[in-house]
Amino acid sequence: MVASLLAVLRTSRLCQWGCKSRAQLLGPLPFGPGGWSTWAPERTNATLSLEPAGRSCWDEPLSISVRGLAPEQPVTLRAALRDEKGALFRAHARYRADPHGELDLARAPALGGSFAGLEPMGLLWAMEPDRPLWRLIKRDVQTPFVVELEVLDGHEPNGGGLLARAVHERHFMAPGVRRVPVREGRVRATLFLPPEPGPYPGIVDLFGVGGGLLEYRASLLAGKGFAVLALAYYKYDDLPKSLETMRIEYFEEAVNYLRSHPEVKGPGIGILGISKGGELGLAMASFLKGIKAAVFINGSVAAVGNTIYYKDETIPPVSLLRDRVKVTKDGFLDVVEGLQSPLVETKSFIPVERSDTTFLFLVGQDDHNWKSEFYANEISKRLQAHGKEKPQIILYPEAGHYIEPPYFPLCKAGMHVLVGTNITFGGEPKPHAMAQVDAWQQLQTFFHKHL
Ligand SMILES: CCCCCCCCCCCCCCCC(=O)SCCNC(=O)CCNC(=O)[C@H](O)C(C)(C)COP(=O)(O)OP(=O)(O)OC[C@H]1O[C@@H](n2cnc3c(N)ncnc32)[C@H](O)[C@@H]1OP(=O)(O)O
Repeated sequence: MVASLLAVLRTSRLCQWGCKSRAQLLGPLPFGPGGWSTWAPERTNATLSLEPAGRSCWDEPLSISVRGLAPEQPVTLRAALRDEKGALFRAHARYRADPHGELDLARAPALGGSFAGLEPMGLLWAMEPDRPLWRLIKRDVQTPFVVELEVLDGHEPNGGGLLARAVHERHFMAPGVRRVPVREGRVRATLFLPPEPGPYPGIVDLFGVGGGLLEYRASLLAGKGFAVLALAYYKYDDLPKSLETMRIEYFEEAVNYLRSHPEVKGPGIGILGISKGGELGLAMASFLKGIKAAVFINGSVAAVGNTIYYKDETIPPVSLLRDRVKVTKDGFLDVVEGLQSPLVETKSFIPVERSDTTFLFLVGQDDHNWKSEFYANEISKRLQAHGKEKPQIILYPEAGHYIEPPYFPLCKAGMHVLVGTNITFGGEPKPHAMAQVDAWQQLQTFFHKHL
């Protein structure tokens, strides 16, 4: 491990900030008392410590501190990581050491930079990509994101001398979590199981438009005591290339697979879905048996973009209202008014009243993809009108569409495959980051309670 890390450290790619070369700037790589991840150049006594040291899971908070600075010394901290497509994500913030020459990000407010104020994890959630409109996505959950942190003298983000540096691995599989690729009947998925033999509460995890098989949320959740099936449903392997034929029978097969798995606690399972995954998850909870609890993050109550089929029933998509699409001051499309209401086109309303599932809706109130808050309220009304349990709705002010696990930077705008151009997804970085931390905790508490 140390040898391979040394090899990585010696490559010029490691200096994500465009330093000339590691050797020129810093000489040979010493190893500080904190282990391989912490060291400082000889000309200062500053050390940068991270707790846990060396590695942690992506959703864990980190404690970041610097020692050995001059009293009240102004410094800049910066963090960088590269995604698997080579995009560079970076953040920086200005700080001042305390009278003892120490700096603890849990106690010291940032004085400006990518964020301001007391934000112990700001160096991660405030990262911005070097490619416009690029979203931080983890594709291979078996490897970590490698985060570099640096302490620079003074308040110039690129000017001050390097005082200390650390490299930290942020993992997506807690030690011992098991990853099982699934090809059962038509089901294409990956099952993540906690370290010890189960049974565990089971959850089907669904992402949205874009397709493929994203595993990072499922793998993180398996570290919290759940058996989680990351389920692909289009644009993956031999699955349909487009969303046109979304048949709930496919999802039923996945539910049956999970329910009959020996390490899954019965009788009912959970569904977690974001965006289009929330819409399809709602249809699953409405048509299928055995779904005890569901959490939808900014989902829809209507079929959108494609017809949903189950046996001899069809739910047609709501109409697109092209003339209601606006353009933001940054030149992105704002499509939030661009869908007809399912209260007008009632055939598009997913029949939630048939469901006996217990629901939690997590809603970003600044979602510009579609009207998540309105949809959650309409589902609540419909359920109650039919004597069903009132769902829990948690509203997050100034949070946008993509509420991810904690510390993923906000993706405010980007290409929307259904719309065919760049749209705004909404959200402000700090409240969105706070929402992600809370939502992650809330959904775990909910699933542990109901499954
Ligand atoms: C005028 C009309 C009016 C309409 C009027 C109203 C309409 C109103 C509609 C509302 C409709 C809401 C409908 C549901 C709303 C959701 O569902 S929102 C979406 C939620 N999204 C998710 O949950 C993630 C889903 N999955 C994904 O996005 C894909 O799996 C991934 C992650 C991009 C990977 O897919 P992949 O096939 O491995 O990707 P890859 O081949 O590498 O790249 C595919 C494309 O994605 C891009 N891409 C890849 N990685 C990234 C990245 N990290 N960052 C950015 N782009 C990336 C690539 O550049 C590539 O683009 P092209 O070169 O094709 O242009």
